[in-house]
Amino acid sequence: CSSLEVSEELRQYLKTPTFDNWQWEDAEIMVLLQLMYTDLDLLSTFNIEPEVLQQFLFEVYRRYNNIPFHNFKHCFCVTQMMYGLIWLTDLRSKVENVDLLIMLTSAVCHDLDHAGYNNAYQINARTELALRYNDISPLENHHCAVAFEILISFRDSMSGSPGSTTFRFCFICRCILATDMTRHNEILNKFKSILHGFDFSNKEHKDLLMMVLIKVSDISNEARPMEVAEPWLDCLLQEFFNQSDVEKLEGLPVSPFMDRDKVTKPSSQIGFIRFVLLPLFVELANLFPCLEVIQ
Ligand SMILES: Nc1nc2c(ncn2[C@@H]2O[C@@H]3COP(=O)(O)O[C@H]3[C@H]2O)c(=O)[nH]1
Ligand SMILES: [Zn+2]
Repeated sequence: CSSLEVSEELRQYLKTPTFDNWQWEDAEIMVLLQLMYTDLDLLSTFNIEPEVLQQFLFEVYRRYNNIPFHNFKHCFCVTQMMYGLIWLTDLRSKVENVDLLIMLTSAVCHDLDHAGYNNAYQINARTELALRYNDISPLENHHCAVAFEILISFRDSMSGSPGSTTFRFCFICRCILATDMTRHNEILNKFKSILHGFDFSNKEHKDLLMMVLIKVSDISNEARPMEVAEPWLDCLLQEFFNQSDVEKLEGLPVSPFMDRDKVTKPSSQIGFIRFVLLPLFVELANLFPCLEVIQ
């Protein structure tokens, strides 16, 4: 593994939403992910050996593809934002440890084996994934399936956690499925409707909050410092343009937001931030007023 020296300063920095992913190699990122599980006391609580966690994360690492955006570094950023939000909102005092384990593991697994083409492409091109899942969130269903494959192979070595029956496997799936952006308004509206009178001991409320937290983390690049966010936009556009080029070649419908002839950086960000990111972040900040700072 990596010889990354974990100072107290790094431990604290890792808990902040200003963390810069671009400074670290993948081997170091692996250590940082382990640190998140350790510092949330998940290893001790669920009797997970550090080596087992390391192997699990390595399997995850292997199943992310080398593509511009939906790669292992994106997996890390989403997980790190989730981790940061857990600390910022003091979620440890509000939910059970198993919920934290689910949240972190869902984030780690949420884009497994993404090939760089979105659901619209899968459906229009009638890919194997679209056929397998009847056009219903083909990608997210696939990320779940791969996550299960990995988790099941660790069932015996993680007797107190991910593979076991005590671990609510299914909820990882619900969190990952919640990242399909076609369900954005549905989830946001449900969350809004329970905000007044939100109760952490109400399972329905807590589950919805967990889904909102993974969604927020998934689209949070623009909430990061400019020098962190900018390169991510280039990665995203590279993946978008690659898809639209292929769609043009194959005579498939092209989404305007992916078309290199129509998209500019400002135009793509202004609409996304105003109509997608902010409305979601604002509702989360309604529940946790301390979050105003990252808006
Ligand atoms: N335009 C824009 N879209 C984003 C940004 N971050 C995330 N997204 C979109 O939000 C989506 C979240 O789910 P996906 O990973 O499928 O694909 C992502 C992108 O389409 C961003 O910074 N700008
Ligand atoms: Zn993602």
